[in-house]
Amino acid sequence: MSNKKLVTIATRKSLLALWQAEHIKARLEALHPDLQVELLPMSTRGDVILDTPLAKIGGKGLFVKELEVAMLEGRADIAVHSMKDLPVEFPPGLELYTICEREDPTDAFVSNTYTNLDEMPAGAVVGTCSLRRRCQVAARFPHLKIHDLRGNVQTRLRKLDEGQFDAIILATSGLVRLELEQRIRLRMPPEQSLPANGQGALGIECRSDDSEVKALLKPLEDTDTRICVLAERAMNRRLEGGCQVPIGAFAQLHGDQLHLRGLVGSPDGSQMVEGEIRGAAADSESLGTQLAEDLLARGAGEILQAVYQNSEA
Ligand SMILES: NCc1[nH]cc(CCC(=O)O)c1CC(=O)O
Repeated sequence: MSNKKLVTIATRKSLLALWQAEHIKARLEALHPDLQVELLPMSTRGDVILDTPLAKIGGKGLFVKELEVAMLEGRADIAVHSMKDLPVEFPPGLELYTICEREDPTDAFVSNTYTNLDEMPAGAVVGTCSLRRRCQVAARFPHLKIHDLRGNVQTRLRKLDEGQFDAIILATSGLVRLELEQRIRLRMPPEQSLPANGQGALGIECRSDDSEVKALLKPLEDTDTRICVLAERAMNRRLEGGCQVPIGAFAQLHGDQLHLRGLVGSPDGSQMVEGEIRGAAADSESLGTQLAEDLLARGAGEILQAVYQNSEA
């Protein structure tokens, strides 16, 4: 009989989600020898609806609701999330307690033919399901075609290999975690593809009143990542952006100075508002809000309004 303390992680069943949950399980068990961590794999609505562009099924919390119910009902204690998929608000009783060290935040260019978007000829087809990636490719490479690409990382790579696309764009971090790094032709610089808020970072959600679990999670916290991700999320929140929006937000720390870049665009690339701000890391959230206000003053609100109206149709 073992009387180890048990912590249960609610997780989606995709390979990436399972990898992320296993990763946190391994880190927690290494930190706390008396702890046993189990996974509770679950399906979410976002995993079930596979054939509709995500923007059309109204993405807020699409991949997290079932996990949150499991925590509230006590069937699980924590959930491990990709920060970029997380809604801004949490249900009463739950909170985002830990933000872990960020993996490479860039987007990855993946192709069996080309090494870079610059090389692709007119009419070549790029696959992505993200409005943010679509808008940036369309604005910077107007001669390329962009087609929707959904599914988990393995499905997307299979569709590329079957020849449905000449290139696809995925998060670098997801490919690295799944040991698919060799598929990456280029880690795209932020000037070419500004990442989504939170991209590459994992967050851990738990019950607000669970001080025992919080004590176990505490050593997983990464302060620098938190500062950057909070700036990015504050920008998104001020823009009232959900998780499926043509918004890029990317912060970097240089000592105690934060550099935050932001972008809002129309999915067809015809309009794009870009901006940046620098300031003290201690003011990260306020820098995010200020940059959002700068973008709004330059037309970002009208662009987003048009996107939301289209996705309700
Ligand atoms: N939108 C899906 C999603 N959510 C999180 C990741 C992995 C990257 C991360 O940890 O931010 C991905 C895959 C992708 O965008 O290619």
